[in-house]
Formats: sequence, structure tokens, C-alpha cells
Amino acid sequence: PRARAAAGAVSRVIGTSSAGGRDAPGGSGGGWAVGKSTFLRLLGRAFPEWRLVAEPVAQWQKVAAGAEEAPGSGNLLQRLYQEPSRWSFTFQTFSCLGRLKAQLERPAGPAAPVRVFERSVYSDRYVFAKNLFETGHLDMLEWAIYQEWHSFLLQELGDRATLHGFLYLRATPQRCLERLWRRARVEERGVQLLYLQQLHMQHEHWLLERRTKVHFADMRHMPVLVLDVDGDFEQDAAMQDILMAQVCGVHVGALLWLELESASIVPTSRLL
Ligand SMILES: Nc1ncnc2c1ncn2[C@@H]1O[C@H](COP(=O)(O)OP(=O)(O)O)[C@@H](O)[C@H]1O
Ligand SMILES: Nc1nc2c(ncn2[C@H]2C[C@H](O)[C@@H](COP(=O)(O)O)O2)c(=O)[nH]1
Repeated sequence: PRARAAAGAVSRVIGTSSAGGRDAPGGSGGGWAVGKSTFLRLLGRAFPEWRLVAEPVAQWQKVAAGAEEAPGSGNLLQRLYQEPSRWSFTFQTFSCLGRLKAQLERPAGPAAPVRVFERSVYSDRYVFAKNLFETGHLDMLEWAIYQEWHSFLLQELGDRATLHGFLYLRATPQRCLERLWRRARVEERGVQLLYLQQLHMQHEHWLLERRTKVHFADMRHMPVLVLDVDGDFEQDAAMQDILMAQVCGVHVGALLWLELESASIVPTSRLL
């Protein structure tokens, strides 16, 4: 039954037609360790025709240019957490470039009806980079330069870089911290609840309250499907079905943008 439901959703999304007649990218977003990869796996099972694009964490852990240096020297993620003020600008440049490349990529073969990205060039700016600036790890000059090239590139790329909607995965920062511990990534050992709370707040301002000043007209009214993932759905087939049905019911134009983020709990998912 789950597979049939998925097929129905896909045909509806196709029916909305995509920019340039191509596949329809969408974004996922949500907090750090909220369960994005786990959720993407569920989406993959429910919607096998969709193309799901995971975040390239392994690339950040071993940047090619540093691969021949001393062990660990090419690990940008590690450097970021060890010396955030030194490495934040470098990290945001590299992460945003990777996200943009992924978004512009047109894989060979038949176009997928929907593309879903684990994070986007928008969360790069309106969540992470913004937060790093507000907490003093990007200075004013770095923030200005980052915004300058970000705006320029996205405006130049126009429709090619536009998304059609966001899936916002919400859980409390405390729940994200528990999942972060469970995942036990070495680089993240020193991460504190406060950092997750800051990122949570950025997501709330941007995707839920729409208080964040965004610089792209089509971003301002982007549909956002909020999904409550605070509960443990990993082993709960019924809860998984409910989540997939919610995704299934969304019509977000040609582009479904899945932004997987963390936040406090909402009683039910809803499309804003
Ligand atoms: N809904 C959930 N309930 C319980 N555990 C979860 C849930 N979602 C994810 N997890 C667990 O939390 C950890 C982080 O999940 P992951 O999907 O890797 O997060 P993200 O991709 O957002 O960083 C993993 O160990 C995963 O098994
Ligand atoms: N400073 C930034 N950190 C980022 C960004 N995107 C991801 N991350 C970090 C957070 C985690 O340590 C790791 C991936 O986390 P997941 O929860 O997605 O697995 O990378 C960013 O743009 N800036």
C-alpha cells in the first residue's frame, strides 16, 4: 500500500510540470541530526522515482586538496569545530559551492519527477552563515563578501537555482542533541545544546515565522511543509506512513525543496 501511495504522489507532482520541462528539484531542511538522512531513506523507499541528494559530509571530512598533507589536515569539518572563527568563511564557501553544484547537476538518463536535497544554498546562507555571523565567527567583511557572491550567483542562475518548496523536519534541539550523540561523529564531540538551539531558532525565523529577510523574491512565498519528527519513527511503520502521506499530499509546484531542520514540536504537520 505504501508503494501505491507513493506512485500517486509522484504523478501529481509531475502534473504540476517543472521548470524547463526538466525534473523537479525540491529541498529538505531541518536541524542538525534531526534525522534527515533517515528521513531521506524513507522517502527513497516510498518514492523510488525521486532523486534524493544527500549532503556531502565525507567530502568535508576529506577535502581533496588536503588529502596528501598530514593526517586530518584535509578535514574541513574538524577544523571548523576546532577553530570556528578561522574556518567558518572557508567552510561556507565550500559547502555552498557543493550545494550549488548538486543543484545544477543534470544526471544522465530519464529526469526524476522530483529532486530532493538534504540541504540547500538557502539554508547555507539563512541558517548557517547567518548564525555564524551573529555569533561572531564570520566578521562583517566576510559576511558581506559571502552575501555578495551568493546573491550574484543565484540571481544570475535564476530558475536553474530556484526550488519549489521546503520540507521542514522539526524536532526539539534536545532531541537533535540525543540523535547527534547516537550518531557519534568524531568531529562533533564538543557540540553544545546552545549551538543546536541557535540553529533551531534560525530555522524557525526563516521557515516558520518568515521573519528572516530573504533576498530572492520567489523564496518569500515558498511553500513549506512542516513535519514533526520529534517522535521515534525509525522503528514505527505507522508513523512512517503518516509522514510519507503528508509528503504525498503536497503540491509545491514543479520544484520540491526539502529543507530538513530541527525545531520545537508542532502537533501536526502542516503546509504553510
Ligand atoms: N525519528 C527518529 N527517531 C529515533 N532516532 C532517529 C530518528 N531519526 C534519526 N534517528 C537516529 O538519529 C541519528 C541521526 O540521524 P540522521 O538521520 O543521521 O540525522 P541527520 O542526517 O539529520 O544528521 C541516527 O543514529 C539515527 O538512527
Ligand atoms: N557551519 C556549517 N556547518 C554545517 C553546514 N551544513 C552542515 N553543517 C555541519 C553540521 C554537522 O556537523 C554536519 C552535517 O550535519 P547533518 O546533521 O546534516 O548530518 O555538517 C553549513 O552550511 N555550515
